[in-house]
Amino acid sequence: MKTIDELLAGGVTGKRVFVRADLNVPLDGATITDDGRIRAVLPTVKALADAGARVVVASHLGRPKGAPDPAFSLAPAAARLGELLGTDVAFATDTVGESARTTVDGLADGQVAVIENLRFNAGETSKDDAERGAFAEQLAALADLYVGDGFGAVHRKHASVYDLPARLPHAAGHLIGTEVGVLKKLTEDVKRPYVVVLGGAKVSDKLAVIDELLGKADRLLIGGGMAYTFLKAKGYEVGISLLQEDQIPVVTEYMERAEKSGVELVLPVDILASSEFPDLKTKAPAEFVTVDADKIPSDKEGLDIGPRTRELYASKVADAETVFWNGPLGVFEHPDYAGGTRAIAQALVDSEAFTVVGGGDSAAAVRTLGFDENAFGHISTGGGASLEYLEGKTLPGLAALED
Ligand SMILES: Nc1ncnc2c1ncn2[C@@H]1O[C@H](COP(=O)(O)OP(=O)(O)OP(=O)(O)O)[C@@H](O)[C@H]1O
Ligand SMILES: O=C(O)[C@H](O)COP(=O)(O)O
Repeated sequence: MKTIDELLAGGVTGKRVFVRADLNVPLDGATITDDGRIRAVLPTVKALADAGARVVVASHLGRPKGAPDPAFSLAPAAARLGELLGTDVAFATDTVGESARTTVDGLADGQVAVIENLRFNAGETSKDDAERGAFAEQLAALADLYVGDGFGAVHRKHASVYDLPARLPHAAGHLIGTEVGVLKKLTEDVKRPYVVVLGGAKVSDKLAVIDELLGKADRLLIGGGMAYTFLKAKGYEVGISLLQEDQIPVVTEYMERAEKSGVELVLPVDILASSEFPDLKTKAPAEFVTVDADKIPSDKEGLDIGPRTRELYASKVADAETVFWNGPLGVFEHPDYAGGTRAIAQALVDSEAFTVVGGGDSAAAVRTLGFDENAFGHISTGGGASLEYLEGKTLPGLAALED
């Protein structure tokens, strides 16, 4: 894989360089609640701009449906990038249209532009190779060189991640270099006990990862939205909790396999459950009950792990040598449901293990709950991406950067 340093050594002055970043940051309206993913791409953007490149930064944000949707505009991220760089950053209000073309044409050497959310175009995420390819052609017209640095999205076979680098001379950015360097350690010579903590809301994406992790980790602690499919598979009532009903047989098989192979698969023993999802805007106090994990009322949903589970999980982390954690353990954006996530973060900080936190929201949770980033071994910008890397899968966005 060619590195950005090699690309820079070849000279980039006056060249239009397309940087595929992951600026998929958490937003409250138009306010960025955690800018970690923007800060993570700064070394690459700065290096290119300082070398006189005309830098075109592109990313997805959220999951819009292949058409413009103001709620998912990258404008706030572009503004924040400008603040962090300490320079004006131009913003194109479309991705491959008139605004993008004139914005990129207007760049002087060393200037930076951000184009609008790539997922406003159906071609970005299309499963159809021709449709993705056609969109990649349009993106390729905006640049001379490509730098892949959106580590959080390298597991997606999307036009800007996979098809575009095939059309332009390409290299891996600094962030991808750092992320792969650290995660490699977890796949090669991992120190044991190796504990993996899994939570979050992208349940269908992440359940599949457990298949591989059962052969790699010594302990798997399950929380967040992930937990309820397991609890249901055990025959418990989960009320209106997040549930992946079609995955119950799969999860049952995981539990059987874990038992046979001596992997500890640990599930919550108590839950905070409520009849309504909390208001994340006003953060008005929530009404919830704390119940045993097998006694979730049928009209309530689980929104955090309970106090006994927090203690149990902390004890399972205490003697670990390596911990990988992806996915908040509850709806941490609301203070009443942040306790489980805070407890796990604290357990990682207290342990002597090499700790890796992965995922946009997980990393955001750690920072917004007031933890010092330096108290963790590594905070990865990739959630699904880092999990799939640990699975040993070939990731489209990394494969595409190979020479
Ligand atoms: N019990 C729950 N019910 C519903 N949502 C939950 C629950 N527990 C956690 N969540 C939500 O999960 C979301 C984060 O999940 P997600 O899987 O996206 O994690 P992530 O760290 O961002 O990883 P990635 O980078 O792959 O997106 C948070 O917004 C949180 O509120
Ligand atoms: O948040 C993430 O994990 C990345 O930005 C990828 O987003 P996606 O899961 O919507 O593809």
